Amino acid sequence: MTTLSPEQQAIIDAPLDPLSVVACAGSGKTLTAVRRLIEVRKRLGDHRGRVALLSFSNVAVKTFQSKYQALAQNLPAGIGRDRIEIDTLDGFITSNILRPHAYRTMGTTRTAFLVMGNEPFLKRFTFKVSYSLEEESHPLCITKMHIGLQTEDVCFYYANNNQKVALDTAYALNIVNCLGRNGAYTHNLGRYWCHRVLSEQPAILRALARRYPHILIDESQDINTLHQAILEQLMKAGTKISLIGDPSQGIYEFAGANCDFLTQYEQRPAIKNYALTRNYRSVPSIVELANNLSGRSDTADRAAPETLPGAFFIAYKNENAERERLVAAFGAAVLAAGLKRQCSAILCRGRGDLLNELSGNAPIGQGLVKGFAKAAILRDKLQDYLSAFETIASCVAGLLADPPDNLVAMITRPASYPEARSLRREVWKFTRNQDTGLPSALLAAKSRWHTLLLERSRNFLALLQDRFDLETADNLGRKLAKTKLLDAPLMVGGDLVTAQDARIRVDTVHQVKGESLDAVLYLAARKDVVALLGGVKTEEGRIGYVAVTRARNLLWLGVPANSLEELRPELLSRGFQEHLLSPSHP
Ligand SMILES: Nc1ncnc2c1ncn2[C@@H]1O[C@H](COP(=O)(O)OP(=O)(O)OP(=O)(O)O)[C@@H](O)[C@H]1O
Repeated sequence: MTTLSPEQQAIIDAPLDPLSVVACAGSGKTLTAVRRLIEVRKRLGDHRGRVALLSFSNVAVKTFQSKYQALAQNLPAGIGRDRIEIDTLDGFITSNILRPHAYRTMGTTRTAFLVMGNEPFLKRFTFKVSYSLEEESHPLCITKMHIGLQTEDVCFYYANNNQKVALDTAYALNIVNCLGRNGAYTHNLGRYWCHRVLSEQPAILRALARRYPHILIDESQDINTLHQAILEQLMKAGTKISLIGDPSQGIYEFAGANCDFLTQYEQRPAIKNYALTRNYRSVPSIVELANNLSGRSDTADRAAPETLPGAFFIAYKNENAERERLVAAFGAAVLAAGLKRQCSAILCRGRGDLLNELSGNAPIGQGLVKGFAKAAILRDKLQDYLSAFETIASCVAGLLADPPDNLVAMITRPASYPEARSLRREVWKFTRNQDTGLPSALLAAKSRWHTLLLERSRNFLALLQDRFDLETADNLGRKLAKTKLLDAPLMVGGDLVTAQDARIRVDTVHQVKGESLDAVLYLAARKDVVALLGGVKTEEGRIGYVAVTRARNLLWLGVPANSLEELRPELLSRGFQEHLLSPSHP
């Protein structure tokens, strides 16, 4: 069993007050938060209240749940084991506020339902962005509307390529309220409705605070302004909220999460302050580099291993052949250091061409075909049947002429719509069965996969019309065009790849947040390296910091060759070593 550090133990044993825990990368926030959850619930004894541990991604929630299950096995009976909840913050507000109570505030009689963007009725709910007096965007789907808080007032905006354009509040509210009267909300608007429910239905707020006397929030640097407003409402009503996070890893500023809540929380009078400063993940040279970048002085728990560990920069020319050589050299270095390729990753800054090229994932289709392709990959590569099913439900809605507005919710929410059971079963059959439903992701996408998709979608839509009176949309051929499909399969056969020559995973930095990786190659552009060296005060700098701190043993920073002379001195002074890519390397 893991021996807890005094810092970790102090957090677990802290009084039942709201806490602020500012923690460094790799400091064991997961273990500490789960142990604190168990301890708080234990100390509540017979109190009927529930304790919630909330985070931001489904991956984090799964990790917490499995850690909790492992620890809960040894717990004595009768300490409120069933009165804990582990969820995402959005999942928590959806099940406790939106679904049961939002319809009253929205002015509808139906249970609020989430729309994904493919629902045909959303054509009535578009908005336009005015870039200037003369220039206006084409109509955009309401799912693209963002919402935030500015000095206590809601504001609506559109964000694209780091550009944020404010919308007129009255104009946006009119569309949002109309959508609300249909019972519908988008992912972003869900938080707006929660906030309004808690303001306009104070009895619900009081009941919620009684039901959840304690809430712990992990990754608190990702709390956005509307999340914060909802949490402030709960706090005022009596819930004790503890925040755990690392401000240096705040990389969702573009989505309204600016870290202020976490960094300023410790100054509030009722808050008890704690810290985690021991990094259990990375070797000392990587912790030292992370300290240099963030201005922190955390301690490495690990000793340096015997095989060559550490942080290196390597120049590369941004051309196909040269990148391939770099990737091959990285793979060889991973093996030479006795590390696992399956536990390593090549990281890119964003979801651009570079990521597609390196991962072999050429753009896959467009519109609804892209959705079906994504579902095939979810099912066949990741074995994530539930997400594949939900994606298909949304695509199918887009293929119907005039489906009920809440069709996707009817299919995907069995508890709310028991009457839609047989429809749900048919969508499940289409999802599961590679021979009669969604074709296998191993088939050539543009030819065989697409032909079968067309044929089977037609059959499936005929069945929906026949049995459920759901009419097919007109221009099916156009909706299911093969644009942007390649003739390669959507995925490579998993069993063809052995552990030895397994491709190293290629991903974005955002995608690996929260993970520990044996080795990391961060393929940076010049601006990414400059931002990384500039420290964690900017979002771009924090993205670099997250990339660096994922690495357990080996970190390679790929630096564009034409910027090497300029960047070398600072890279060396920050703690990187130079590694030369041998010209003769395969
Ligand atoms: N007391 C401990 N002794 C030894 N190892 C520990 C201890 N606490 C945590 N660890 C290990 O440290 C590693 C990093 O922990 P974890 O993933 O929870 O970090 P984190 O704080 O969430 O980091 P990040 O914010 O960078 O994602 C894990 O492998 C975990 O098992």
